[in-house]
Amino acid sequence: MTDRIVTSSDIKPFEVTLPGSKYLANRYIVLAAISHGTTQLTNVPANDDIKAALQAISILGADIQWIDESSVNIKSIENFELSSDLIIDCHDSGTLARFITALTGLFYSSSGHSITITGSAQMRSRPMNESVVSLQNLGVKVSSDNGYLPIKLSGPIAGGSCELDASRSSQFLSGLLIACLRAEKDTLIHLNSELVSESYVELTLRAIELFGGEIKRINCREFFIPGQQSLTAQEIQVAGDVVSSSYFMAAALFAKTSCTIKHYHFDSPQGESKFPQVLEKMGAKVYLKHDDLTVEYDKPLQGVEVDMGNMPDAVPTLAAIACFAEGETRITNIGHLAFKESNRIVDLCEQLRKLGADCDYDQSSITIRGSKDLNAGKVSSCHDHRLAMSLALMGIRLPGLVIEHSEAVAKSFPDYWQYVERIGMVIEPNLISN
Ligand SMILES: O=C(O)C1=C[C@@H](OP(=O)(O)O)[C@@H](O)[C@H](O)C1
Ligand SMILES: C=C(OP(=O)(O)O)C(=O)O
Repeated sequence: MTDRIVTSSDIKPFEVTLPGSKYLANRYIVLAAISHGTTQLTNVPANDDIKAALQAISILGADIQWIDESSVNIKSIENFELSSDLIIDCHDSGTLARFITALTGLFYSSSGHSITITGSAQMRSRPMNESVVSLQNLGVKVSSDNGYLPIKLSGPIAGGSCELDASRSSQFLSGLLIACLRAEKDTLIHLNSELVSESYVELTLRAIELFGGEIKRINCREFFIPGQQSLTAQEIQVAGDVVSSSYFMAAALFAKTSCTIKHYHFDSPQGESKFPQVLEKMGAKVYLKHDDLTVEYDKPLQGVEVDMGNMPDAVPTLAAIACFAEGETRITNIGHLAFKESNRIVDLCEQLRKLGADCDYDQSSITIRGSKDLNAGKVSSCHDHRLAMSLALMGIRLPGLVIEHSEAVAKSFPDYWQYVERIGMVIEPNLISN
């Protein structure tokens, strides 16, 4: 366990260029694995989730060559017939677990071999049953630990039609959309629930299109995927990570200064790309010049009511900001945050309360009343990178704040502490409690 203490900060207007998007990289990696030829990716974020994704497709037969610390060549998988049993470890990555489970459905064996998908203890407690049921519908032999990892399966994906429950995560749908491009026959996916985090499905559809794949969205509940599609390897520079940007916007507002995010992916379909507009509604000034985005403190921020259903990963950032805003902030439509690395409704509120925050929650929303009576205290990341990164920023206003399990940031942003030190936060290992 590594604790860190935010001892002080002196943040002046700053510029920052963020590492490449974990979300885009996750999609490009699995698509590269099933596209003919060698895909060249640059600006790849070398975080734990992405390393796990590359390791997973390499076990399945893709050839991975790192060219430098952020460029990787991926030669696609040539043979989908299993000649031995394989084990894939998804570590803490929900996206990988859902994407790779669907993708491994394409592998078959005439001699009884299978693939086992597993993950960390944390990942083994996140839902997987939706993948299991839908793959079974499509002809894959699948068994699981009561709807959780480990999952054992052998394909192929025959195609046909399947029902899918997308009320706990959109990742089940994104994974299936990608895998079914290579199914034996055409596939019709029918959603039998609401679709949460819908903007992420749009991100998947755009990535599929980039590799030459074709999917028809028939209506809001049905997707038609022609089978046996031939996808083509691509050369792609991964755009910057919009969720990682949110921490720097928050840092600037806490420090009553401004930040410029270089090459901000404002047009991304990912919901969080519109997070600056939420900050604007709260009173921040937001400018876009060419592709650089500036967020500037102007006057005390005001609470806001906002549907964050399509911006799930920026909720911890907004909650941290809301603690210092005037009045009430209500974050709605976030029931699916219970199934992330931590329960991002309950755990987040419990940590904020340790700092004196006035907040409460129900099954699908968080309400925070901004306060002047917050105090530095000790909070835990709950082994959730987004809690670690968001809570730490509160140390700009609350020097002395301690973050337990700060190592959680490695999942998406291993250099986070160096980045925030560069903008003027002073962060040290907390030797008192270690
Ligand atoms: O498809 C993706 O890349 C993701 C979708 C979202 O998950 P849910 O669909 O489970 O909300 C998001 O929270 C997660 O970090 C990444
Ligand atoms: C929820 C996240 O990731 P995943 O679901 O891939 O573990 C995240 O990065 O915030």
